[in-house]
Amino acid sequence: MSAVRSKICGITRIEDALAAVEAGADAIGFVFYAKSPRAVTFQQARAIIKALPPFVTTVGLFVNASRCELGEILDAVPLDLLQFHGDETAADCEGWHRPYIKALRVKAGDDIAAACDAYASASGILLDTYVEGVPGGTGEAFDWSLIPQGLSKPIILAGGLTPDNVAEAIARVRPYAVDVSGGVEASKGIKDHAKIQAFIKAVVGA
Ligand SMILES: O=C(O)c1ccccc1NCC(=O)[C@H](O)[C@H](O)COP(=O)(O)O
Repeated sequence: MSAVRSKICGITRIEDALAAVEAGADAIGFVFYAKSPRAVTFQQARAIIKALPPFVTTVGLFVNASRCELGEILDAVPLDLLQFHGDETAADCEGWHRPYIKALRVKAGDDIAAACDAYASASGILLDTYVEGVPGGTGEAFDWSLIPQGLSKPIILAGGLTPDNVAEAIARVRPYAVDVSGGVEASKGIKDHAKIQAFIKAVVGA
């Protein structure tokens, strides 16, 4: 099995981005959703991305952003990949001249396979925890046994992952990648570098 890739999300500081890269993260995520305590401005994201070495994927996260807002951000910030966390249709996610991943918030009874098929143009599907009224970054894990085998898209597993549970998550789900925010933080939006290192070490060793 190829190495499981990792994304550290909710990055707000240059030092945290560099710590994630140093630890071996493949991607870093920037939250462009004002209600999140991890939200960044254009200027913050630009400064962080400017400080990155090569070969690190930059991911922008959106929740039902308007086309105007999305266009302004994409004009200002060099993002490699888009991640949509709201009610966006496939049509809403397409046409931005960038690959995208669609986040699905999982709860019992969801038809995950059908949802994956509905986003045929996505480069991947991020499976996250459903919490009423919270689009993402819950810090809570969901029941991984709800994930069917043989889904039609590369799966990025998210939701309440930590250095202590990510190896089990990988063993049980066999995702293409894993994604974490709260599980590697000292406080909302402030990453704990030791936790990042421990998380990536656990991913590599899984
Ligand atoms: O992180 C946020 O605050 C956030 C807010 C609104 C939409 C998405 C958000 N995060 C998206 C992510 O990809 C998170 O890494 C993912 O939801 C997992 O978060 P966590 O459970 O804290 O690891």
